[in-house]
Amino acid sequence: MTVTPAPLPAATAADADTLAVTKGHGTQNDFVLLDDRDGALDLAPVLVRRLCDRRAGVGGDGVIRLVASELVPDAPDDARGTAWFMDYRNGDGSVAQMCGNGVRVFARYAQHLGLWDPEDGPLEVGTRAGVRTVVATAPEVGDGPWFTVGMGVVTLVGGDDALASGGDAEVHVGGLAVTRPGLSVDVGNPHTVVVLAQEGDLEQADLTSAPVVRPVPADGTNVELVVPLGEEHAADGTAVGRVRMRVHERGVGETRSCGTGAVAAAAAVRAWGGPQAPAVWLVDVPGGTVRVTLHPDGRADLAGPAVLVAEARVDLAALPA
Ligand SMILES: N[C@@H](CCC[C@H](N)C(=O)O)C(=O)O
Repeated sequence: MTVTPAPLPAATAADADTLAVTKGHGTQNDFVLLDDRDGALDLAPVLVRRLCDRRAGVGGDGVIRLVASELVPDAPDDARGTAWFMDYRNGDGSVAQMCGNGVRVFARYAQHLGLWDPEDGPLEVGTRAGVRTVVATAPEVGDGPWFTVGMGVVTLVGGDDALASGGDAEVHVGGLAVTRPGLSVDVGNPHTVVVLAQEGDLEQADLTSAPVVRPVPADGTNVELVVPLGEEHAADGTAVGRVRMRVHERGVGETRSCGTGAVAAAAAVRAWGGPQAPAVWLVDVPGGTVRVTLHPDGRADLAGPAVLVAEARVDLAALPA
């Protein structure tokens, strides 16, 4: 898609009858993007659900509203210092703290709107999980352009005890005979990572309904099913681990990718693997591949593509009831 400023100024993004939207995705985790830089839009859960409806709406895993950070009452203090805020909503209308694929697509959208030029330096994005920093980066696999996001600190919620006992949760996944241990990982939003023994288990898992996690997480969780595929070596000799992943997202269902989930998966597999495990991981998801780098201080970077595919005006009266 060509980079031209959107034809509609923010003040006219929504009028009484229509709403200007842009559709984008990161490794096929897809979003409806709204330019609401002046905070004029009432983004009620019902509007999110209608926009995300794949039959009668625009279709998407979630909605991303670009808004001035100073206009977001529940923005964390550090995020208030940024110009632009990613207000992320899951397809069921619920609010989520963070979206790793979404923040790359947000950056691509800000670039498209003329609000950010990668040549001028990183984009600081306000999110409910704090500030995330995005830079344009060289495409590695599949469709470009690529962006790298500083995802902040990743935390194994149960610490070393959880690791020593193989996990801090029990997870029952439809289609698989036995309950598996899961590891709770905080990437600004909640994740439970489950390692499966073989790729066949990944195919067999039924994610048409949410895996059952015990103890039940108070705020719900995203569940990642992963199969480690071994290690490769980059041209410079760096060890690169590889995993395959499927994900069931809180507030959505199975999606074709989850950026925060990929970070959680890499952090969990590395922790299970011990000190010799690689710091860099390629995570293969149904929608493509992303790269995760785990830093010694606990921070992680996520790199992957972000693509804008369409702009449209939605007739609000025609959306499903
Ligand atoms: N797909 C996103 C995560 C979106 C939010 C998630 N469903 C939640 O409720 O925490 C990603 O790429 O990280």
